[in-house]
Amino acid sequence: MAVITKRKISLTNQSERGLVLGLVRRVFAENGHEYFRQYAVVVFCLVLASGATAFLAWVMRSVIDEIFVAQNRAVLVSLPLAVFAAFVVRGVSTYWQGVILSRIGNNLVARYQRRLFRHLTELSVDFFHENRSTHLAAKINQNVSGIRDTLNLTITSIARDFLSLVFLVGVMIWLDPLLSAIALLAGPFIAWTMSSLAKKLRHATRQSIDLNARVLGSMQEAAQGITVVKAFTMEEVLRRRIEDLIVKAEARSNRIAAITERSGPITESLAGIAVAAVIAWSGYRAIAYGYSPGGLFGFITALLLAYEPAKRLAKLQVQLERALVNAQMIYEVLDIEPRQADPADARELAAIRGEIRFDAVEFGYHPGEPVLRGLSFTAPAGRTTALIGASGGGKSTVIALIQRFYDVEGGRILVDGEDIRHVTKASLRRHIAYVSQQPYMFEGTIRDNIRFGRPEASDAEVEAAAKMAQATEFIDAQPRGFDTPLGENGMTLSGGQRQRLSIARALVRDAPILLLDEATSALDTRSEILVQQALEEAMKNRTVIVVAHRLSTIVNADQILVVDGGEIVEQGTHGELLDRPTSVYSRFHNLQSRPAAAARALAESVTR
Ligand SMILES: Nc1ncnc2c1ncn2[C@@H]1O[C@H](COP(=O)(O)OP(=O)(O)OP(=O)(O)O)[C@@H](O)[C@H]1O
Repeated sequence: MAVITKRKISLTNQSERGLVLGLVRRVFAENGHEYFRQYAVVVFCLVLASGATAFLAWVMRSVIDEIFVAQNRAVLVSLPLAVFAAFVVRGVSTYWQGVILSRIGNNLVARYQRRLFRHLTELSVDFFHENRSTHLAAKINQNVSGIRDTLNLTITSIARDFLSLVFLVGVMIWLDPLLSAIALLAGPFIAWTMSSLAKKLRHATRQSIDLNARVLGSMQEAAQGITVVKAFTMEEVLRRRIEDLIVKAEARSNRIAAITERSGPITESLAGIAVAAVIAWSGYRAIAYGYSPGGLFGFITALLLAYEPAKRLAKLQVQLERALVNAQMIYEVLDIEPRQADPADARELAAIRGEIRFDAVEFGYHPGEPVLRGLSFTAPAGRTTALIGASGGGKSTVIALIQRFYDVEGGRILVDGEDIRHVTKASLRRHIAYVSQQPYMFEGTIRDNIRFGRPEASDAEVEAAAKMAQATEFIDAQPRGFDTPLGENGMTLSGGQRQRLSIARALVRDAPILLLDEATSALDTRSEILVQQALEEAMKNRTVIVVAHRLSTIVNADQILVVDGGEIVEQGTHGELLDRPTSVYSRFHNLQSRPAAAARALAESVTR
């Protein structure tokens, strides 16, 4: 069955703690070594900055005792200079640490974008049928930034804040071990509270990313389908639907903010208790035993300087949670294994004549719902085989299976006698040109879009293909000819023009097999004739399998297969099938003199 097989993400089977550690380890393991030197410089800068911060706390004791108490003029220049130097060191090292970390972060985003795009293009088509592309893109965008935050937050906080904290606590202990013990009592309580907040955040974060992706995706879809939106006056319906998502997304974001910010009052209160206890105890000591105010001032400076990094470290666990959800969602995509992967011993399909044979092919998209039921036929090399029949009969599925978008469940498909599962997908598809029912135009110029058929094709070859596809006339009429950029999906062109560009794309590929899903939409007579001429040119000397709707294509085909319910119910040439007066095809042929659209409709009804 064409069901996406997802490699179980081992991380999700682990305990909470294992999950978090596993993800962080994986992100670092996959990216850390690339940036080892830069990280080393960052850590060096952070050590300098933290050292300078601790020095400021340490020097305060001398400032008070030497300048204000002892009134020592000798240090009046050296101590302020030392303070100034500490600030400069802190400023410069923080600058470089920030710049290098941003560079690493941006490079990491680019690496994940590249990796994800590569992975997505390797995934099978069913993944894209089951996941809305617009939502997927929005989700990936949010999550890639999340990975960057995971690394940056962890490095900055662990290195800078943790180091600062270690230095400052060192200074505090050196100045007054007993006061330090009182001040540090709040630590374990803060850590425990943050950990329980972080767990609450995980679910809300996942929902928020999903909702935001749906909001962005829906906006993109509305823009893509704007003509349908306007024609059916769907603006209000869509607005209401998006409004609903926006309200939910806003509520989720508010909940996340409430949980994240809850860390503030909790740490503030606990830190407040610690500072109050320190003041009470040291005040009592100063009054009762006459302790020096310099020592206390230095201690309080260190304590207050330690407060900010301690607060950030405490909040880190909560913030990291969001970034970890991002990372997890990215890996959920990266861990999906491409279906129809080439077997290790897959061969390259060399030059072929182009004979295609279906041998008792069985296939279904979903379990228990067969679409093709033992389908067998041979499409001779260099000839045209037309597939006709009722809608939903399985014609497009035949075209998809030849390109190995899905694997057959029973039987086999042979190209020149070679089972297509035994050759690489890339080499198989190199021999195939495909014209889809709805021609897709990519971002770029007309020339770029034709050249997608064969990226190495010269300008002359692109122009020759356009000429054969009867497209030159309208291309020349465009403001910049072949170099005219196309709007969203080529919507600045007519349906017939897009079809001819898509035929030109197939022609420039110059492949021995042409798969053609003829458009069902009616074109005006001139366009119909032009597209027909383009197709005739494209079909010359190739093995063509065409899902045929145009009478002329069907009549001129070397072989006609009438497909219904996943089986071939009639097979033969136009003449042979007409000789059978009771055949479905004979009834269909009687409609030849009628307009093509009517014939198509009837062709479908008679095969039901
Ligand atoms: N990606 C898909 N996932 C699930 N089911 C699908 C998918 N594509 C097609 N089907 C189902 O498979 C059956 C055959 O579809 P197919 O597109 O091959 O028919 P068709 O003969 O080409 O029809 P039409 O002439 O209307 O294009 C239909 O019942 C359709 O609903």
